[in-house]
Amino acid sequence: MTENASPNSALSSGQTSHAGASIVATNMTKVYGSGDAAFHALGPIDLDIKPGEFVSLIGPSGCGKSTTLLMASGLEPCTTGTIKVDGKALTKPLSEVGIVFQDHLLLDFRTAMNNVMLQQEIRGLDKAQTRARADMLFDRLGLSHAKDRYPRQLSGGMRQRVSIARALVHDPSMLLMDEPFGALDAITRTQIRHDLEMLWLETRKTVLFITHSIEEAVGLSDRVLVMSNNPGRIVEEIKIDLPRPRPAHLGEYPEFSAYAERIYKIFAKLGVYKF
Ligand SMILES: Nc1ncnc2c1ncn2[C@@H]1O[C@H](COP(=O)(O)OP(=O)(O)OP(=O)(O)O)[C@@H](O)[C@H]1O
Repeated sequence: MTENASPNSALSSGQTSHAGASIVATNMTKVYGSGDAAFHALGPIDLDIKPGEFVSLIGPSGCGKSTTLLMASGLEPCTTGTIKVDGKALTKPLSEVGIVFQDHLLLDFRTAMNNVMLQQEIRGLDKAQTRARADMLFDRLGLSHAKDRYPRQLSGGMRQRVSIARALVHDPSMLLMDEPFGALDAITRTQIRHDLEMLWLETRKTVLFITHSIEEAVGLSDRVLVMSNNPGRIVEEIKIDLPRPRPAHLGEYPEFSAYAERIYKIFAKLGVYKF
Protein backbone atom coordinates (compact mmCIF):
# COMPACT_ATOMS: atom_id res chain seq x y z
CA MET A 1 0.00 0.00 0.00
CA THR A 2 1.33 3.43 -0.91
CA GLU A 3 1.43 5.48 2.26
CA ASN A 4 1.87 8.86 0.61
CA ALA A 5 -1.09 8.74 -1.68
CA SER A 6 -2.09 12.13 -3.02
CA PRO A 7 -5.16 13.36 -4.88
CA ASN A 8 -2.97 13.95 -7.96
CA SER A 9 -1.72 10.40 -8.29
CA ALA A 10 -2.23 8.23 -11.37
CA LEU A 11 -5.46 6.70 -10.05
CA SER A 12 -7.24 10.02 -9.76
CA SER A 13 -5.74 12.14 -12.53
CA GLY A 14 -5.89 11.86 -16.28
CA GLN A 15 -8.65 12.30 -18.82
CA THR A 16 -10.48 9.13 -17.91
CA SER A 17 -10.76 9.73 -14.18
CA HIS A 18 -14.25 10.38 -12.83
CA ALA A 19 -14.79 12.59 -9.81
CA GLY A 20 -17.12 11.47 -7.03
CA ALA A 21 -20.86 11.77 -7.64
CA SER A 22 -23.47 13.47 -5.48
CA ILE A 23 -26.33 11.33 -4.14
CA VAL A 24 -29.50 13.15 -3.12
CA ALA A 25 -32.64 11.36 -1.95
CA THR A 26 -35.83 13.20 -1.06
CA ASN A 27 -38.68 11.59 0.85
CA MET A 28 -37.52 8.21 -0.42
CA THR A 29 -39.56 5.18 0.64
CA LYS A 30 -39.52 1.51 -0.20
CA VAL A 31 -42.50 -0.80 0.07
CA TYR A 32 -41.80 -4.37 -1.00
CA GLY A 33 -44.72 -6.37 -2.44
CA SER A 34 -48.29 -5.12 -2.76
CA GLY A 35 -51.78 -5.55 -1.36
CA ASP A 36 -51.92 -7.70 1.77
CA ALA A 37 -48.29 -8.69 1.23
CA ALA A 38 -47.04 -5.08 1.14
CA PHE A 39 -44.17 -4.42 3.54
CA HIS A 40 -43.03 -0.90 4.31
CA ALA A 41 -39.27 -1.45 4.63
CA LEU A 42 -37.83 2.05 4.39
CA GLY A 43 -38.49 5.71 4.85
CA PRO A 44 -39.28 8.31 4.17
CA ILE A 45 -35.59 9.18 4.28
CA ASP A 46 -33.54 12.04 2.87
CA LEU A 47 -29.90 11.79 1.82
CA ASP A 48 -27.56 14.57 0.78
CA ILE A 49 -24.18 13.03 0.03
CA LYS A 50 -21.59 15.36 -1.46
CA PRO A 51 -19.20 14.41 -4.26
CA GLY A 52 -16.23 12.60 -2.77
CA GLU A 53 -17.80 12.15 0.65
CA PHE A 54 -17.42 8.93 2.67
CA VAL A 55 -20.73 8.17 4.39
CA SER A 56 -21.63 5.12 6.48
CA LEU A 57 -25.04 3.70 7.28
CA ILE A 58 -25.23 1.86 10.57
CA GLY A 59 -28.30 0.35 12.19
CA PRO A 60 -29.95 -2.83 13.45
CA SER A 61 -30.48 -5.83 11.21
CA GLY A 62 -33.40 -5.32 8.83
CA CYS A 63 -33.53 -1.52 9.11
CA GLY A 64 -33.13 -1.07 5.36
CA LYS A 65 -29.41 -0.41 4.88
CA SER A 66 -29.05 -2.77 1.90
CA THR A 67 -32.34 -1.49 0.49
CA THR A 68 -30.95 2.07 0.61
CA LEU A 69 -27.76 0.97 -1.12
CA LEU A 70 -29.66 -0.89 -3.84
CA MET A 71 -31.80 2.21 -4.41
CA ALA A 72 -28.64 4.35 -4.70
CA SER A 73 -27.42 2.00 -7.44
CA GLY A 74 -30.72 2.14 -9.31
CA LEU A 75 -31.18 -1.63 -8.86
CA GLU A 76 -34.31 -1.08 -6.71
CA PRO A 77 -36.73 1.72 -7.63
CA CYS A 78 -38.18 4.11 -5.04
CA THR A 79 -41.79 3.42 -4.13
CA THR A 80 -42.30 7.14 -3.49
CA GLY A 81 -39.89 10.07 -3.45
CA THR A 82 -36.80 10.43 -5.58
CA ILE A 83 -33.12 9.61 -5.61
CA LYS A 84 -30.75 11.55 -7.84
CA VAL A 85 -27.12 10.87 -8.69
CA ASP A 86 -25.30 13.93 -9.99
CA GLY A 87 -28.67 15.63 -10.31
CA LYS A 88 -30.27 12.93 -12.47
CA ALA A 89 -33.20 10.93 -11.11
CA LEU A 90 -32.46 7.20 -11.17
CA THR A 91 -34.83 5.26 -13.36
CA LYS A 92 -32.60 2.30 -14.20
CA PRO A 93 -29.44 0.61 -12.84
CA LEU A 94 -26.41 2.90 -12.93
CA SER A 95 -23.31 1.84 -14.79
CA GLU A 96 -20.97 4.43 -13.23
CA VAL A 97 -20.90 2.56 -9.96
CA GLY A 98 -18.80 -0.07 -8.22
CA ILE A 99 -20.40 -2.41 -5.70
CA VAL A 100 -18.72 -4.59 -3.07
CA PHE A 101 -20.80 -7.09 -1.09
CA GLN A 102 -19.93 -9.13 2.00
CA ASP A 103 -19.54 -12.15 -0.27
CA HIS A 104 -16.69 -11.51 -2.73
CA LEU A 105 -18.63 -13.05 -5.67
CA LEU A 106 -15.42 -13.83 -7.58
CA LEU A 107 -15.50 -16.43 -10.35
CA ASP A 108 -13.58 -19.55 -9.20
CA PHE A 109 -12.27 -20.35 -12.66
CA ARG A 110 -10.69 -16.94 -13.31
CA THR A 111 -7.50 -15.61 -11.76
CA ALA A 112 -7.62 -12.51 -9.55
CA MET A 113 -6.57 -10.29 -12.47
CA ASN A 114 -8.99 -11.95 -14.87
CA ASN A 115 -11.82 -11.44 -12.38
CA VAL A 116 -11.01 -7.74 -12.35
CA MET A 117 -10.57 -7.60 -16.14
CA LEU A 118 -14.05 -9.05 -16.56
CA GLN A 119 -15.24 -5.44 -16.24
CA GLN A 120 -13.22 -4.56 -19.33
CA GLU A 121 -14.80 -7.42 -21.28
CA ILE A 122 -18.37 -6.73 -20.17
CA ARG A 123 -18.13 -2.97 -20.59
CA GLY A 124 -16.05 -3.02 -23.78
CA LEU A 125 -13.36 -0.81 -22.25
CA ASP A 126 -9.92 -0.18 -23.70
CA LYS A 127 -7.86 -3.23 -22.73
CA ALA A 128 -4.46 -1.61 -22.19
CA GLN A 129 -5.89 1.31 -20.20
CA THR A 130 -8.02 -0.95 -18.01
CA ARG A 131 -5.10 -3.30 -17.43
CA ALA A 132 -2.89 -0.37 -16.40
CA ARG A 133 -5.53 0.77 -13.93
CA ALA A 134 -5.97 -2.79 -12.63
CA ASP A 135 -2.20 -3.04 -12.10
CA MET A 136 -2.26 0.21 -10.09
CA LEU A 137 -5.18 -0.99 -7.98
CA PHE A 138 -3.45 -4.32 -7.30
CA ASP A 139 -0.40 -2.35 -6.24
CA ARG A 140 -2.35 -0.03 -3.92
CA LEU A 141 -4.20 -2.99 -2.42
CA GLY A 142 -1.00 -4.96 -1.77
CA LEU A 143 -1.98 -7.67 -4.25
CA SER A 144 0.71 -7.35 -6.92
CA HIS A 145 2.06 -10.80 -6.09
CA ALA A 146 -1.37 -12.44 -6.39
CA LYS A 147 -2.58 -11.41 -9.86
CA ASP A 148 -2.35 -14.92 -11.26
CA ARG A 149 -3.81 -16.73 -8.28
CA TYR A 150 -7.29 -18.21 -8.33
CA PRO A 151 -9.81 -17.20 -5.63
CA ARG A 152 -9.29 -20.51 -3.77
CA GLN A 153 -5.60 -19.61 -3.46
CA LEU A 154 -6.38 -16.27 -1.73
CA SER A 155 -7.21 -15.49 1.90
CA GLY A 156 -10.61 -13.96 2.72
CA GLY A 157 -9.04 -10.51 3.04
CA MET A 158 -7.27 -10.86 -0.31
CA ARG A 159 -10.51 -11.90 -2.00
CA GLN A 160 -12.22 -8.77 -0.69
CA ARG A 161 -9.30 -6.69 -1.94
CA VAL A 162 -9.79 -8.21 -5.40
CA SER A 163 -13.51 -7.32 -5.13
CA ILE A 164 -12.54 -3.72 -4.36
CA ALA A 165 -10.19 -3.63 -7.37
CA ARG A 166 -12.99 -5.05 -9.55
CA ALA A 167 -15.38 -2.38 -8.23
CA LEU A 168 -12.96 0.45 -9.07
CA VAL A 169 -11.23 -0.67 -12.26
CA HIS A 170 -13.77 1.01 -14.56
CA ASP A 171 -13.27 4.27 -12.63
CA PRO A 172 -16.85 4.72 -11.41
CA SER A 173 -17.95 7.90 -9.68
CA MET A 174 -19.22 6.07 -6.63
CA LEU A 175 -18.50 3.01 -4.59
CA LEU A 176 -21.30 1.21 -2.76
CA MET A 177 -20.14 -1.22 -0.08
CA ASP A 178 -22.51 -3.56 1.75
CA GLU A 179 -20.76 -4.92 4.86
CA PRO A 180 -17.66 -5.64 2.77
CA PHE A 181 -15.53 -6.68 5.75
CA GLY A 182 -18.25 -8.42 7.76
CA ALA A 183 -16.82 -11.90 7.28
CA LEU A 184 -13.19 -10.98 8.01
CA ASP A 185 -11.24 -11.40 11.24
CA ALA A 186 -10.59 -8.32 13.38
CA ILE A 187 -6.92 -7.93 12.43
CA THR A 188 -7.59 -8.19 8.69
CA ARG A 189 -10.53 -5.80 9.07
CA THR A 190 -8.35 -3.16 10.67
CA GLN A 191 -5.73 -3.41 7.90
CA ILE A 192 -8.23 -3.40 5.06
CA ARG A 193 -10.04 -0.44 6.65
CA HIS A 194 -6.78 1.49 6.47
CA ASP A 195 -6.09 0.36 2.90
CA LEU A 196 -9.56 1.39 1.79
CA GLU A 197 -9.13 4.78 3.46
CA MET A 198 -5.83 5.34 1.63
CA LEU A 199 -7.40 4.36 -1.69
CA TRP A 200 -10.33 6.69 -1.03
CA LEU A 201 -7.96 9.56 -0.13
CA GLU A 202 -6.26 8.98 -3.47
CA THR A 203 -9.34 8.61 -5.68
CA ARG A 204 -11.98 10.63 -3.78
CA LYS A 205 -14.85 8.51 -5.03
CA THR A 206 -18.13 9.00 -3.24
CA VAL A 207 -18.54 6.04 -0.89
CA LEU A 208 -21.73 4.75 0.72
CA PHE A 209 -20.64 2.13 3.22
CA ILE A 210 -22.84 -0.22 5.22
CA THR A 211 -21.54 -1.71 8.42
CA HIS A 212 -22.64 -3.15 11.75
CA SER A 213 -19.35 -2.07 13.28
CA ILE A 214 -19.30 1.23 15.17
CA GLU A 215 -15.50 1.22 15.02
CA GLU A 216 -15.53 0.77 11.25
CA ALA A 217 -18.16 3.48 10.73
CA VAL A 218 -16.32 6.02 12.86
CA GLY A 219 -12.92 4.90 11.58
CA LEU A 220 -13.78 5.41 7.93
CA SER A 221 -16.45 8.04 7.58
CA ASP A 222 -16.87 11.75 7.13
CA ARG A 223 -20.44 11.24 8.32
CA VAL A 224 -22.27 8.35 9.97
CA LEU A 225 -26.02 8.02 9.44
CA VAL A 226 -27.63 6.02 12.24
CA MET A 227 -30.80 4.15 11.34
CA SER A 228 -33.75 2.72 13.27
CA ASN A 229 -36.13 0.09 11.92
CA ASN A 230 -39.81 -0.67 11.22
CA PRO A 231 -39.71 1.13 8.87
CA GLY A 232 -36.07 2.12 8.38
CA ARG A 233 -35.37 5.77 9.14
CA ILE A 234 -32.31 7.92 9.66
CA VAL A 235 -32.48 8.99 13.30
CA GLU A 236 -29.16 10.74 13.66
CA GLU A 237 -26.38 12.15 11.54
CA ILE A 238 -22.93 12.30 13.12
CA LYS A 239 -20.14 14.27 11.49
CA ILE A 240 -16.81 12.58 12.25
CA ASP A 241 -14.20 15.23 12.73
CA LEU A 242 -11.02 13.16 13.09
CA PRO A 243 -7.77 13.67 11.14
CA ARG A 244 -6.88 11.29 8.29
CA PRO A 245 -5.44 8.81 7.76
CA ARG A 246 -6.83 7.42 10.97
CA PRO A 247 -4.79 5.07 13.15
CA ALA A 248 -5.27 1.31 13.61
CA HIS A 249 -6.09 1.89 17.25
CA LEU A 250 -8.81 4.51 17.13
CA GLY A 251 -8.72 4.79 20.92
CA GLU A 252 -5.71 7.06 20.35
CA TYR A 253 -8.32 9.77 19.84
CA PRO A 254 -10.42 10.62 22.91
CA GLU A 255 -13.02 11.91 20.42
CA PHE A 256 -13.36 8.39 19.01
CA SER A 257 -14.79 7.13 22.30
CA ALA A 258 -17.19 10.07 22.39
CA TYR A 259 -18.49 9.27 18.87
CA ALA A 260 -18.76 5.55 19.66
CA GLU A 261 -20.60 6.27 22.91
CA ARG A 262 -23.04 8.50 21.06
CA ILE A 263 -23.93 5.66 18.70
CA TYR A 264 -24.19 3.10 21.54
CA LYS A 265 -26.56 5.47 23.34
CA ILE A 266 -28.77 5.84 20.27
CA PHE A 267 -28.91 2.04 19.94
CA ALA A 268 -29.74 1.70 23.65
CA LYS A 269 -32.53 4.27 23.28
CA LEU A 270 -33.90 2.42 20.25
CA GLY A 271 -33.86 -0.85 22.20
CA VAL A 272 -31.22 -2.40 19.91
CA TYR A 273 -29.13 -3.13 22.99
CA LYS A 274 -30.95 -4.36 26.07
CA PHE A 275 -28.12 -4.09 28.58
N1 LIG B 1 -36.95 -8.16 -2.03
C1 LIG B 1 -37.56 -8.05 -0.83
N2 LIG B 1 -38.85 -8.41 -0.70
C2 LIG B 1 -39.49 -8.26 0.49
N3 LIG B 1 -38.90 -7.79 1.61
C3 LIG B 1 -37.61 -7.43 1.53
C4 LIG B 1 -36.87 -7.55 0.31
N4 LIG B 1 -35.62 -7.12 0.54
C5 LIG B 1 -35.56 -6.76 1.83
N5 LIG B 1 -36.76 -6.95 2.42
C6 LIG B 1 -37.10 -6.64 3.81
O1 LIG B 1 -36.89 -5.24 4.00
C7 LIG B 1 -36.31 -5.01 5.28
C8 LIG B 1 -35.00 -4.28 5.11
O2 LIG B 1 -34.07 -5.20 4.52
P1 LIG B 1 -32.55 -4.81 4.26
O3 LIG B 1 -31.89 -6.02 3.70
O4 LIG B 1 -32.51 -3.57 3.48
O5 LIG B 1 -32.05 -4.51 5.74
P2 LIG B 1 -30.57 -4.37 6.31
O6 LIG B 1 -30.59 -3.24 7.27
O7 LIG B 1 -29.60 -4.31 5.20
O8 LIG B 1 -30.42 -5.76 7.09
P3 LIG B 1 -29.08 -6.56 7.53
O9 LIG B 1 -28.30 -5.63 8.40
O10 LIG B 1 -29.60 -7.74 8.30
O11 LIG B 1 -28.36 -6.95 6.28
C9 LIG B 1 -36.17 -6.36 5.98
O12 LIG B 1 -37.30 -6.56 6.81
C10 LIG B 1 -36.20 -7.34 4.81
O13 LIG B 1 -36.73 -8.59 5.20
